[in-house]
Amino acid sequence: MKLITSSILPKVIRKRPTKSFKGTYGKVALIGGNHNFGGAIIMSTLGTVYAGAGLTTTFTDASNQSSLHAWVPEAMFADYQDQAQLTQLLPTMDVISLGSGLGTDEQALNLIKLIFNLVTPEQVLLVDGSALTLVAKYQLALPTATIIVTPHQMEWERLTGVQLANQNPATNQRAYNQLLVDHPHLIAVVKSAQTEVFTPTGAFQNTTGTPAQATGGMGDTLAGIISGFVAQFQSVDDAVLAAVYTHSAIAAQLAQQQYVVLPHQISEDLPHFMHEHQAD
Ligand SMILES: NC(=O)C1=CN([C@@H]2O[C@H](COP(=O)(O)OP(=O)(O)OC[C@H]3O[C@@H](n4cnc5c(N)ncnc54)[C@H](OP(=O)(O)O)[C@@H]3O)[C@@H](O)[C@H]2O)[C@@H](O)CC1
Ligand SMILES: Nc1ncnc2c1ncn2[C@@H]1O[C@H](COP(=O)(O)OP(=O)(O)O)[C@@H](O)[C@H]1O
Ligand SMILES: [Mg+2]
Repeated sequence: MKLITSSILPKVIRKRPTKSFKGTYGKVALIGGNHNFGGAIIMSTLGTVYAGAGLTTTFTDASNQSSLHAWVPEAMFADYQDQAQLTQLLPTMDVISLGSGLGTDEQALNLIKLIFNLVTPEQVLLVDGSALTLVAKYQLALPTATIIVTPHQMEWERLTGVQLANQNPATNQRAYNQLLVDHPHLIAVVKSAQTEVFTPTGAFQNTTGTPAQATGGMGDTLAGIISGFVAQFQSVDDAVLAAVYTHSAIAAQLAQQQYVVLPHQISEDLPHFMHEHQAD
């Protein structure tokens, strides 16, 4: 397994060309946040916007609109129950992130099915949180697209059947290979204290991070950062690796002076961290 180190950053985070505009940096849809888990999709949105995505639209429960805009007015809001709007807007997106804080009720299941039908092969679909739990429970077929799954260890167990106690680089690689049979363009970010990333071209282990990260919303934030990186940067595989590294590296820096690192603090530090690590 190769290690994910700071050497991934200059490969991915490049100086912005002078002649560019918001459209240059990608359009992202984030879909999730039910009435109870609005915080999850707000944290994802912070990750995407602060990572530098050009245009971000958050599809969530209507009750989350004012909190979303209090945290991040840069994002657009859409009601995830408005099927006509979803059907109209989704084809315009480069990256779609689905599931952070979505919940697992029937409404969530129907939304996932609708979105899987709308996604096109040119798009990148990130599947996180509740959407992973529902995909596993109902054995939903993932659409043809570039797929990124971001399970924590229990979600990985649900998805692959590999029990948590038996998860290690070798068993995870075998389970990933099985997923690849049906989805040749799938990347798996298997999150833990030492997150592993499986891509069609290699397996990687993160080298940074801290237990100060072990708090709700940390994965929702990662889903947002990955979406923001993939929307802007060339290679999807490298963008995912750089996002995983960046998320933990910022946390480790903050943890030098903090007992716990709050997810939104990582997002707020992204513009500064990316400025420090951008390459020509
Ligand atoms: N502020 C918000 O809005 C927030 C909203 N959120 C949203 O909530 C939704 C549900 O996501 P979820 O992760 O909280 O619940 P679920 O998928 O049932 O997994 C938990 C079960 O798995 C077990 N477990 C064992 N190992 C584990 C591991 N390494 N990592 C994690 N869990 C592990 C664990 O064991 P236990 O802790 O009980 O010992 C428990 O039995 C999802 O959409 C998410 O986005 C959250 O992000 C929080 C902030
Ligand atoms: N002890 C730890 N060391 C490093 N990273 C951790 C640790 N515990 C959790 N994390 C990170 O926090 C995130 C947790 O993801 P997840 O459980 O999906 O969070 P949530 O759904 O609450 O947002 C992952 O990125 C994981 O790698
Ligand atoms: Mg999660």
